[in-house]
Amino acid sequence: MTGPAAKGRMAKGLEATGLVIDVPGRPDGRALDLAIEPGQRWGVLGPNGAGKTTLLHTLAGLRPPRAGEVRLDGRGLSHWRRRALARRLGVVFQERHDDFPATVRETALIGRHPFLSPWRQEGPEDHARAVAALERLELSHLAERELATLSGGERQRVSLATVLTQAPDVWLADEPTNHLDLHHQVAAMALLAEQADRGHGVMMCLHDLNLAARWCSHLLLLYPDGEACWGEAEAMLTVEALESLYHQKLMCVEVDGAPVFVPTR
Ligand SMILES: Nc1ncnc2c1ncn2[C@@H]1O[C@H](COP(=O)(O)OP(=O)(O)OP(=O)(O)O)[C@@H](O)[C@H]1O
Repeated sequence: MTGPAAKGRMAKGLEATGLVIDVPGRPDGRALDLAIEPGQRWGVLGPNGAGKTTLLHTLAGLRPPRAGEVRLDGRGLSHWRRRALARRLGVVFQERHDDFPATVRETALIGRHPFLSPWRQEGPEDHARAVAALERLELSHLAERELATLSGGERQRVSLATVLTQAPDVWLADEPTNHLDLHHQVAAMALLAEQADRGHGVMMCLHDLNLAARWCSHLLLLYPDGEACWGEAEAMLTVEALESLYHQKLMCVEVDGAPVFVPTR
């Protein structure tokens, strides 16, 4: 059930080799050997506290691993300059309440900061990218609103719009559908799928098995004790594996060619 990173050819995308994430007080468990290749849509599934956010932050170079290495295009993250990395990796954070006072438009423009030199202001192209991203996330009408006045779902869409404005090669999205209504959940997943179709790598932490089943090409199952398994989504989506992951009985039916998992009592 494993899908080790492809070896023996030019590395592309984001690759974890022998990676053990540093969850305080937890045994190492199983080291991760996987690659988020261009065009792939990875989902990370696991119960609360399993380490999904820790993994995403480790893959983004925001926290050090306990062991192993993360490489982008074959080069270890520690050998990248922070700014160069920020141009290539985009992180949709789970929830942030540490915002500076800023409008929605100004926040989206933050996505361009890794591309600007300290003495250069955003130019017409940066503004055009932000405008297009806000439009894509159906936020144009809120462009001049203060971020602090937005609803949870609106803020989540601003986070996605900011990374879309950045246009990174690899998207690391922590619960990208958090707070979103059904229409916007589907729109967010369609956006991430579109990014993958354009040759970007995508990894997203999800709590919704059915979104994972419908939209992910690959899945990583993270267990609270540090154990893990990963591979193509179809192979990972078995009732047995998911029941043992969540300690929850499940029923599976097929709708429109995709499995749908329903919790039972
Ligand atoms: N600074 C810290 N000190 C102690 N424990 C920590 C620290 N940071 C994270 N943890 C613990 O590490 C574990 C993994 O946290 P993480 O946020 O990665 O889980 P998660 O799988 O994303 O959970 P959720 O589904 O609830 O978002 C949790 O048990 C958390 O309490």
